[in-house]
This record gives sequence, structure tokens and C-alpha cells, in this order.
Amino acid sequence: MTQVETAPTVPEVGLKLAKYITAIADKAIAARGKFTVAVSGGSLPKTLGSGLLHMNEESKIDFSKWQFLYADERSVPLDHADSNHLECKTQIYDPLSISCADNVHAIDYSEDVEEVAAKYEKTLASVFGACDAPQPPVFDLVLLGMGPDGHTLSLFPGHALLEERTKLVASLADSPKPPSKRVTLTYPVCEAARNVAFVTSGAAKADVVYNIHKEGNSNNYPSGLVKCANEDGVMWFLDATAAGKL
Ligand SMILES: O=C(O)[C@H](O)[C@@H](O)[C@H](O)[C@H](O)COP(=O)(O)O
Repeated sequence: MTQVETAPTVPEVGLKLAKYITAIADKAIAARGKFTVAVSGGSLPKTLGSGLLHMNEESKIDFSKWQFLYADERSVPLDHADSNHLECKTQIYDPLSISCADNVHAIDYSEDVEEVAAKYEKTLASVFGACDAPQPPVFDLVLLGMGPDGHTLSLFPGHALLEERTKLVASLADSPKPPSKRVTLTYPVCEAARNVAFVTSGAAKADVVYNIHKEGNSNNYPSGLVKCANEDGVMWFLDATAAGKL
């Protein structure tokens, strides 16, 4: 089961996304004293940042109990143009004066991508307490993008990592989307999350969006295989072009 929210333009998707994420954050903070969110790269940080900025101008958002982590990360230095952390810092943290020291868990870079994955698993344990595959960390929200081939996180069509059910964080050095070296959360982490939402825009996604939502071919795409613990299913935020064939 999935839920679909569409908006005419990407900025308007951002506004809907901001309302959605702050409502989940308020509920999480009231219940558990913090809000944990995993953010993807690509266009998502800009869409999320613009929506939060607009909302924050109307009524100040208290980010002090938010904990930002990553759905996936390219294995590059944190100041590299391809770093998802740098993109989030540019589009979200700096404009909203969110403290990276207090509220963000960047994934330390090293040459060995397997070492990067191991470090991220340690970070998950520090934020969520000891966790392993049978009891993965329970994120309040995982925010995902989707590529034109239906990939999400750094899980690509036909890749062996689609079958990964033990590791919480996997590494790869053959990503078809550059950079080739990445670390990624795996499906078990999404399946344990209280909420998962895709943020997808652009006509290049319209065919896959249609196939996942209308044709019932969801299992043909990594994005279509994503499940979460929310009984209402995965949420999809689409702009008019990505929803153009629905
Ligand atoms: O690090 C990454 O590259 C992303 O996590 C990746 O999975 C992204 O979400 C999709 O490729 C969609 O990217 P766009 O939203 O830019 O199309």
C-alpha cells in the first residue's frame, strides 16, 4: 500500500514535505524526546531545504531535538562536491542554522568503502543503541529519492544488494550512478522505519512512477520493493511531471 501526494511544482512539493516531516518530528519528540531522519542525496536536500525554510519563516521550527542521518552517502570526503552531507549542509543545515555538531551524523570518509560502512554502523548504534539485522534501528523517517531507472538509496536494478537482508549498512564500489563507491542503508532498515517517504520529481521518472503505482509492477524496481512499518504504507511526494502518467 502507498499514499501519493502531488503538487504542481518542486517548491510546492517542498512545502508539503515540510508540513509532513515537522508533523512526524513533533510526534516523535513528544513520544521519545528526539526525531531521527535519514536523508537521501540528489535533488532531495534542495526540495526539503526550500520547504523547511519557507515554513520556518512563518513559524520558527525547533530543530534542537532533530537527528539527521543519511539514507546513503557517496564515499568521498565530506567537502567533496559529490558528498550528500555537503549538499545537505548547503541546502538545509546552514540556511536553517542547524548545528552539525549537535544534530547531524556525517559519515566519516576513508579510502576503504567497507570501512566507511562499518563506521556508519557504529554511528547507528550510538544513536539508536546496539542494533543488528533482526532488530534494525527504528528511524522515525527515511526520506528517499528515485532515479529514472527506479533505483533508490544506492540500491540499483539487478544489483546483488537488493538481496541483502543481514547488513544494515552495505557498501558498493560499482554504482552505475557516479560516484561508484557508496554506502547505503538496506531494505531491512526501511522496513523497520516508522515512516518512509519518496520525494520524486521530473518527467524522467513518470514511466517508472506509473509502473510502480498503476501497473502493479512495483517488484520490478528497487523503489517498488521498499516497505516500512507504517500501516498506511510508503508515502510518495510527486511533482506534476513525475505524476504525469498517473
Ligand atoms: O546519493 C544518491 O545519489 C541518492 O540517494 C540517490 O538514490 C537519489 O536519491 C536518486 O538518484 C534520485 O536522485 P534525484 O532526486 O536527483 O533524481
